Amino acid sequence: MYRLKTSAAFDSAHFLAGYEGKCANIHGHRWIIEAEFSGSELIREGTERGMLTDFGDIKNAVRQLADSFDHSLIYEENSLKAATITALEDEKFRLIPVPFRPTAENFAEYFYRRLRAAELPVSSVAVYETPENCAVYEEDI
Ligand SMILES: Nc1nc2c(c(=O)[nH]1)N=C([C@H](O)[C@H](O)COP(=O)(O)OP(=O)(O)OP(=O)(O)O)CN2
Ligand SMILES: [Zn+2]
Repeated sequence: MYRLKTSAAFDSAHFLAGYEGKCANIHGHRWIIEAEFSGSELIREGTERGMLTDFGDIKNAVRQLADSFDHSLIYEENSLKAATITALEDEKFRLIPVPFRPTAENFAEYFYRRLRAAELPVSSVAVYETPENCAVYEEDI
C-alpha cells in the first residue's frame, strides 16, 4: 500500500450556533486540511510512471478547497438572521454558508467527499482547528 499526504491551510472565522460556551461567538482559526491518498498499484506507464498519483494534482485539489474558504466568515445555513446577512454583505464581507454545522468533523467529511468527487484516491482527511486538535474522516470499509 502506498500513501501520499498533502496539506493546505486557510484562515477564516466561524461560530457554532447553539453551542454552550465561547465557540458560539464568532472566532477565527487557521484551519489545516491534511488529506491522505492511498492505493496499492502505481501507474506503470507514461509521465506519471512510478506514482500513485501526481503530487501536483493532489496538492492543487487540496489548495483549491482551502482557498475556497480563505478569509471568510463561514456560517451554517439558517443560523443568521436575513438582516444580519444583508448587513454583512453590504460591508462586502466574504460570507460562506454551509449546509452543516462548521465543526472540524463535518469539514473533514465535506473535504473528503469533494476530493472523492474529483476522482482522487483519497483515503482520509484530517481537519485541524488548532495545532493540537483535529478531526479525521475516513469511510468505513
Ligand atoms: N469535536 C469538536 N469539538 C469542538 C469543535 C469541533 O469542531 N469539534 N469546535 C469547537 C470550536 O470551534 C472552538 O473554536 C474550539 O475550541 P477550543 O478547543 O476550546 O479551542 P482553543 O484551542 O482556542 O481553546 P483554548 O483552551 O482556549 O486554547 C469546540 N469544540
Ligand atoms: Zn472554532
